[in-house]
Amino acid sequence: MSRAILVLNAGSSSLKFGLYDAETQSEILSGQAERIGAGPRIALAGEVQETGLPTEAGHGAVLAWVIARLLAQGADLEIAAVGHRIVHGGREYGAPCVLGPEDMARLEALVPLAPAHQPHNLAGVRAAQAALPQAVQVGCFDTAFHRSQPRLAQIFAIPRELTAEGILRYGFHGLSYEHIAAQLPVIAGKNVERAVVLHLGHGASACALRNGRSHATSMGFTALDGLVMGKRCGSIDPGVLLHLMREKGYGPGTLEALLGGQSGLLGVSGLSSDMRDLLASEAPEAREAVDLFVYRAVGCVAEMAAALGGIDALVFTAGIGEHAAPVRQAILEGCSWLGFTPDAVRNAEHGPEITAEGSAKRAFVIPTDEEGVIARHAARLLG
Ligand SMILES: Nc1ncnc2c1ncn2[C@@H]1O[C@H](COP(=O)(O)OP(=O)(O)O)[C@@H](O)[C@H]1O
Ligand SMILES: CC(=O)OP(=O)(O)O
Ligand SMILES: [Mg+2]
Repeated sequence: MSRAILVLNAGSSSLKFGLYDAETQSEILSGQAERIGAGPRIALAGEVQETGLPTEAGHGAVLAWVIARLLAQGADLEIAAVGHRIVHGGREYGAPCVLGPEDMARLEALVPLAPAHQPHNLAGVRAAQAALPQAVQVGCFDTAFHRSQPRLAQIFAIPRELTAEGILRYGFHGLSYEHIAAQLPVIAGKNVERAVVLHLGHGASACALRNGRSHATSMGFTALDGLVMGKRCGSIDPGVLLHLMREKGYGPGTLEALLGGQSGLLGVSGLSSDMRDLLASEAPEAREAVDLFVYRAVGCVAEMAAALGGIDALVFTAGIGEHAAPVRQAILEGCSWLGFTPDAVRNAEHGPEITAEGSAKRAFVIPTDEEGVIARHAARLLG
């Protein structure tokens, strides 16, 4: 019986999963569930499945369906390890590790810092433990990749005692950035020292990479900070929160629902959190939401380039970054002053290189692969 690794990557509205060969880490099967909580759609090897799940099926029901299906599919495999994406690793988890019972309690304590992700990540660990009690459970943390940043990039301008308590800029999407850092030299050549990566998915962030290591990032203490996202506001004046608390009596729950679930592309457009819907819409509100998304992304590229003291390459990845050519075109046009000249044809074909011949700076589309990164870490820890 050959050994395999099962990988679970639970996002805010999606669950990506796969089975990998434990020896070679080559992919055996992969799939994803989208629109969880709003009529989940599960695809396996690119084919949409007849699941029988009700429209209101949440992460738990989708997870149970996926695990049962993968176990059936991998009946002739020995699943030796399950690799999990864990969004928040706090200060303690600076590298992937085998998860024991005491880790679960520590990671549970971080739920308030990643309420849209961490509960689903930990539910995945528990479900996998129950279904595969003999398998090693490996946690891979979104935050770990950013621990290489200089201290100034990690602290807020708040009293030192609070910083010492761990109120820091942790950063997220680290598994995605780890993959891009490994791929970039292969695609762009070895002379790219300073790169800015835009991970534009349902959640969105930017990362400044210096020689493949994280130097700065746009997300902070939580995944609410930084860019405009599907349903999240990104950076906002904290005075707005104080105003809403004082003048409208908003409490933490109401604020969390507003800033994390009703804002971003959804809030500005009043139509949808999905970039596909907004690009297809004629409504001026949809246009404005896309324009704001682009405006803030351009500003963030400049901020990341400043942290690096210059920029050699710009990379687009994740759902929007990989597929939305008009969004990339607008961001590159906004970055023309930094030396980027987009090539509309290359961009429409999704690259990999999307800048014109002779452009002073080069831009690329590189598909992310968080699941592949998790599979490799799990295989290494399995030994
Ligand atoms: N063809 C496309 N054009 C524009 N946007 C797209 C396209 N395909 C996917 N997206 C966007 O990508 C988002 C999902 O990105 P993804 O990286 O898979 O997110 P997550 O992992 O956070 O769930 C969707 O919300 C949608 O807005
Ligand atoms: C951290 C985060 O925002 O993740 P996702 O993009 O998967 O929602
Ligand atoms: Mg994601």
